[in-house]
Amino acid sequence: MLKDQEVRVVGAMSGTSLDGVDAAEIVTDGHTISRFGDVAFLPYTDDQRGVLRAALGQWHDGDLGEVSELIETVHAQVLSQFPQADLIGFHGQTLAHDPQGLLGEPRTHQAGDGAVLAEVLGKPVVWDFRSADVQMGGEGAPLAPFYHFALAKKMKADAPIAILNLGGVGNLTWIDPSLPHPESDRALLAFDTGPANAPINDLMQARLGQAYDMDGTLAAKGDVDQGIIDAFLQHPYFFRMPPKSLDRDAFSALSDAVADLSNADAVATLTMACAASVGQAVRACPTPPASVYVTGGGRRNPTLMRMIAQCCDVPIAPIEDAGFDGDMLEAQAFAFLAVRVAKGLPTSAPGTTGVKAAIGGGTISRPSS
Ligand SMILES: Nc1ncnc2c1ncn2[C@@H]1O[C@H](COP(=O)(O)OP(=O)(O)OP(=O)(O)O)[C@@H](O)[C@H]1O
Ligand SMILES: CC(=O)N[C@H]1[C@@H]2OC[C@@H](O2)[C@@H](O)[C@@H]1O[C@H](C)C(=O)O
Repeated sequence: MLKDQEVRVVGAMSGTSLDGVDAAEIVTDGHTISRFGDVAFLPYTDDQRGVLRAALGQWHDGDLGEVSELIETVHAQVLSQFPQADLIGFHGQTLAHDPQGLLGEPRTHQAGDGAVLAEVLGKPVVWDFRSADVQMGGEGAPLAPFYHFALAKKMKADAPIAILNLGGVGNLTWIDPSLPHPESDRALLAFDTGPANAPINDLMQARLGQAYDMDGTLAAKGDVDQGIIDAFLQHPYFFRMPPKSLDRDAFSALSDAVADLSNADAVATLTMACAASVGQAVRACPTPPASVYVTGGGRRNPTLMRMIAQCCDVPIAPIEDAGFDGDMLEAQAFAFLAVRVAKGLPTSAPGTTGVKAAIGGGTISRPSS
C-alpha cells in the first residue's frame, strides 16, 4: 500500500559511457525515499553502441531518426519489465551539451522522444529534464543533486558529505544535510569534475576492441605521464567557479595527448587524469566533506579508486557503505525527479546548475487513451 502522496515510479538512464540502459523503481513523495524497488539493465550491443557513438555531437536538426528509434526501442524493452509502476522518468541519451552557448545558442540534446514511450507503454512519461534549466541560464546538469540530498537525509548524515558519480563524465555533489530542502540556500554545491570513464572506454575500444579497462588491470600495469596530467590540469575548465558542467567529449585534447604512449601508460594516464580532477573538485567544496561516497561504474575500477584516494585528503568509499546501490543511483534519481516534476517541485537550483532561481524542468507526456 502506498501512503498519501507517494508514487511508484521507475527511472531510466542511458549515460555518457554508452554502456546501456539502467532502470530502477522507487517509491517516493518527491521529498523522501520510502522504498527501493526492482532494477534492470540492458546493455547496448556493439552495433547499437556504434550508432550512438557516431551520433555524439549532433543536435536536433540532424537526421536522427535511427538514433531516436534505437533509444526508444531499447527503453521500451527495459521499462516493460516494470508493469506495476505508475509513472516513468525517462532521461534519454545525451548526444551534445553546450549550456554556455560556445557553439551558438545555449542548448543540450537528449535523444529519444518521451511522447513515443508514453504511447508504447501506456503510462505518463516525464522527460526532457534539462532544457528548461539551460533556457533559464543554468548548466542543465548535473541534475542528480536533488536526489543526492534526499539520500543524505535518508542516511541521516550529520555533517556535510559528498557524492561522486564516476560515469562517462564525473560529477560531485557537496551536501549540507542540516538544511531543510535541496533548494535551500547553500544546501548543495554540484558540478562536473572532469572526464571519468569516457576517454578510457574510447581508447580501449579504439586500440583493443574492448568496451572498458576491466577492473583497471591495464591501468595498473602502466606508468602515469605526469607532464600530461600537469598540462591537463591547466585546462580553463578547472579555473571556472562551480556550478559547471561538461560535454562528454570536452577533453579531446587529453585523448590526443596520450596518443603516442603505450596502451598501459595511456590508460594509466587517463585514469590518473580522472583522479586528479576529482582531487581538484574535493578541494573546491565549501567545507571538506566528512566522506566522499562514490557511485557509478568507475567505483568498480580499483586502480581508479586507489588513484582518487591518493589525490584526496578525505575518506573515499563506495556508496554501498552507506547502504545504496551505486549501479542504479542515476536511474533512481530520474525516477525521483519525475515525481518532483509531476508535483510542480523544483529540480535544480543556483547551487546545482547555476540557474538564476530554483526551477522545475521536464515535460510530461500522457498516452492518448
Ligand atoms: N569492473 C569495472 N572495471 C573498470 N571499469 C568499470 C567496471 N565496471 C564498470 N566500469 C566503468 O563504468 C562505466 C559505466 O558506468 P556508469 O554506468 O556509471 O556510466 P553512465 O551511466 O553511462 O555514465 P554517466 O554518469 O556519465 O551518465 C563502464 O563503461 C566502465 O567504463
Ligand atoms: C548533459 C549530461 O547528460 N550530463 C550528464 C553526464 O554524465 C555525468 C555528468 O555528465 C552529469 O552532469 C550528467 O548526468 C548526471 C546523471 C546528472 O545530471 O546528475
